[in-house]
Amino acid sequence: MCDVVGVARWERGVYNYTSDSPKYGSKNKSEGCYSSNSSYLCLRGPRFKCWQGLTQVFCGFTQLLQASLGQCLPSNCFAVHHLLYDSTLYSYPVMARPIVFVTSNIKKTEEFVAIMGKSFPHKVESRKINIPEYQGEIDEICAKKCKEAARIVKGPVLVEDTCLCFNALGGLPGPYIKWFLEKLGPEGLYQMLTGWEDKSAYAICTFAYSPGGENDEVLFFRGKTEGHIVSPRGTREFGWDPCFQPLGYDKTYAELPKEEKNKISHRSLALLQLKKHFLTNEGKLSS
Ligand SMILES: O=c1[nH]c(=O)c2ncn([C@@H]3O[C@H](COP(=O)(O)OP(=O)(O)OP(=O)(O)O)[C@@H](O)[C@H]3O)c2[nH]1
Ligand SMILES: [Mg+2]
Repeated sequence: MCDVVGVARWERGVYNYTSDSPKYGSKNKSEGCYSSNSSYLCLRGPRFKCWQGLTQVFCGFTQLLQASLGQCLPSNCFAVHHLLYDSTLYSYPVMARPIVFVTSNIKKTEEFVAIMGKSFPHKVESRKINIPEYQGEIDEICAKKCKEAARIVKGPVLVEDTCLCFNALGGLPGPYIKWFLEKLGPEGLYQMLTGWEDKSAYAICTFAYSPGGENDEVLFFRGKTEGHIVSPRGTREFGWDPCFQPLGYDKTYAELPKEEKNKISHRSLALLQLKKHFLTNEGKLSS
């Protein structure tokens, strides 16, 4: 198909490309970067002399990219190359790898899908993996969870950790709510506050994102909903929903229609931040 034979090495976004083409030889050495959370690939290389040569070089290069990234390159790639051919910095639109939402909790995935709809600018896949329940402060827990997920997935990941905090108990159970819920159920959670006048509580949801590299920075997106712990009412579909009544409502999360919960919940507020971040940073090149 073309006479360019090259080697592309992809290592978490950095590549080196050398052409062995007899026609273009070592002049075609180039280097660049591909950011897994960006939709652009950036190539810095020599100026190419003619349209024909350019097409051939990029033809081979595109094949290599396709092999490295899967079938992610859009079919209009060549058109963009041609438009930018006389610059030494080339930008290619490439579709980023899907972000994998790692959770063991199907209800979280359902709410994620219902809240995000199709408005998120990246493809997200969900994968059911049980990550250990770490101890510590929320960010510490989320960072560990996210890094572990990235290690397993070897690519961009999202994880989520939810806390339910009782003001009377200095914020406990907090990140340990899973175990309290498992042992006591929503009734027991309510009974924990017997003897305390203050029944106020808040739910915190933190999404943590990593582009996938071991040393990549983990980003946090947080949502908080204030409310009260009440005697359980409503469906028993999701955890502590029956005993959490959001502020300003006379219904518990479990009594509210799903669309209503998804408008005001800790999860929807965190996802709003996440969406804002990705919409703002969409298209920016990162090294
Ligand atoms: O009534 C609820 N309404 C919610 O909106 C909600 N979000 C989370 N949870 C529960 O709170 C604990 C968090 O622990 P958690 O963040 O470690 O989750 P998890 O272990 O279930 O999943 P994951 O860690 O694999 O993602 C777990 O018991 C979850 O079932 C909720 N319960
Ligand atoms: Mg968990």
